[in-house]
Amino acid sequence: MKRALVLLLTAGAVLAVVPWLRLPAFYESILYLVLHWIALATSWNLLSGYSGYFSFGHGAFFGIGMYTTATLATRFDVPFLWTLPAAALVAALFGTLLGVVAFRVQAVRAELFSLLTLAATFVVATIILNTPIDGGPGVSMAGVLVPAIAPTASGTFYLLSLAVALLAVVAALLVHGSRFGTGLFAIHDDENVAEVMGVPTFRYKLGAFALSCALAGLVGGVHALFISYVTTGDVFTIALPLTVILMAVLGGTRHWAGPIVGATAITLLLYAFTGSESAIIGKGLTGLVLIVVILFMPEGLLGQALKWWGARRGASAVVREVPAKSVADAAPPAASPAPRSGEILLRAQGVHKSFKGVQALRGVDLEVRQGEILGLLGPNGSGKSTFINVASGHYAVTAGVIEFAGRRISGVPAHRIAHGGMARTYQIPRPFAHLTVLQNVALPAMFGAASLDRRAAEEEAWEWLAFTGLGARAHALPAELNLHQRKFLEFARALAARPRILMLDEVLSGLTPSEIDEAVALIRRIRDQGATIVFVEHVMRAVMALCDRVVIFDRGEVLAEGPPHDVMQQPAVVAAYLGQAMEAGASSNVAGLDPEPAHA
Ligand SMILES: Nc1ncnc2c1ncn2[C@@H]1O[C@H](COP(=O)(O)OP(=O)(O)OP(=O)(O)O)[C@@H](O)[C@H]1O
Repeated sequence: MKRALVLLLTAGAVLAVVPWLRLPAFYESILYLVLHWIALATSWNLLSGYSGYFSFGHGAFFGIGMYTTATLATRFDVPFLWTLPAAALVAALFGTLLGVVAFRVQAVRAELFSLLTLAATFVVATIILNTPIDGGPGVSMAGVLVPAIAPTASGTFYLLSLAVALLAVVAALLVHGSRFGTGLFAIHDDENVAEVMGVPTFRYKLGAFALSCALAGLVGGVHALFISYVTTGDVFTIALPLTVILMAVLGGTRHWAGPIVGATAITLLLYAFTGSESAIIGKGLTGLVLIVVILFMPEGLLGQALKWWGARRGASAVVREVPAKSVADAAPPAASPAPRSGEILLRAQGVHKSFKGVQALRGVDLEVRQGEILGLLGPNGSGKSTFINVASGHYAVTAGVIEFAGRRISGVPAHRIAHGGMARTYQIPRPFAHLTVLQNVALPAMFGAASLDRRAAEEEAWEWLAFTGLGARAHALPAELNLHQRKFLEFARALAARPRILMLDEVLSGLTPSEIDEAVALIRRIRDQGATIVFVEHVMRAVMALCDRVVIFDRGEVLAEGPPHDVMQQPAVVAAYLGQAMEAGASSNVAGLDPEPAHA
């Protein structure tokens, strides 16, 4: 990242001499436009490309910047340059207000967010048009003095555009390489999992939105004086966000430099065909390029180039060999002083959870003691996964209280529960699809209880990859793993958070007998390192081999609890399982009540 930053600043310094080369104003204007679109596309990408929240409201923030500058410069005689920070600030404030509303509502994601931001554009346009801000005819800036920071006015606009583009690209680069950026990319792939792994999703989305809007407002402020006559009809159009989106998508949204590539290509292509007839050819050609890229290079030009480069390097990508000893010694350190063995670490009292009429949990009382492996058993649909979901904060409880390490966690956002030392796996693995295996494991090390910086988190991730036997797959994407490896990736991610309590949700389902033995051995090793484990499982031989205690769920209630062998003999428990087997008409595996010990 440091190299890219130096490169960018050097390029900026070199480009800053252009106004003194005395080029015809025409060229400065073209360069102005290229930089203008680079800044706009990059600012859009900061939220939408990184986090996946596609905004169609970029015209609104750009327009707010334009009108802020136009109003301050023409009505209040504020010097033009002083209006620019105000343009950024007002746009950021508006974006923050919109974000507070949009991001608080869980349902406002994907296309709903796009529609909301588009609607906001029209609301802003209507307000501006029907108030003295514009009043109808538009605002003329003809009388506003262009600051003399270059020998000519066109040179001044070029320099301003260069400064704003540089600011946007440097911001995009810094965010890309930061903890903040990692969190945004995780939100892009699976927001709920990111939150459960400790990413403060609301704060991150709001921060990215505010930054994106501030930069768009700044671009708008400069552009107001460049076009010198501001009207709502020209500013608040759907064309602006569409152009910006196409530029970012063409270049590649997952890389900070993608919008530079896309904006430069499209602006120059359109400019190459500026004559009346050739303009149509230019637009047609641009459309064609976009269609080809979207169809054959969904990751954009830069994304595709990097993929190709990565594939060439793939064979030589470094796979770290972590010595077995260091792995064996890598006990998950507690986030805070652990309670003594046997003390209650997690307590649920009267927990209810309902989903639109379905009562998944009905007054569950349950305790998990420090250092034990507690099995949660029960027929399908009895509420085991729901219990993990409410304990980890994935869902809010409908009623009741859950305490973790003496603190109430029901009602607390999931990322704060993760910071407190809880980690979980998902029954169906939910890796971050666009992050490598290594990045997937490093993420909880950064955002979980350990809260490590990026470099230390990667070190930690290598250890857990070695621990789970995934070291050789570190640079693969999750889609390249088989089910067994994806399950172990879930393990590695949960362990990298250095949890005090680990919730394993059917980690053995779908594995072959030998893979199950391997997993059982792994869980034993985890427990031997002092972790407390809640283990939801149907594979009874693994339950019998591993669990100190079991709790049986039936229809959302706790039916029985105690040592596995005693509990599994209880008539009510047998009846609950038999009932389900008979309902399902199944003759085989009466819910796996065969307590044959695992081989491991
Ligand atoms: N998000 C949801 N929306 C609606 N209903 C849900 C949701 N999650 C769970 N349920 C319902 O809650 C009940 C309990 O489901 P849960 O997944 O907790 O059971 P389970 O014991 O884990 O089952 P299995 O062993 O099959 O995974 C079921 O009736 C299920 O359909």
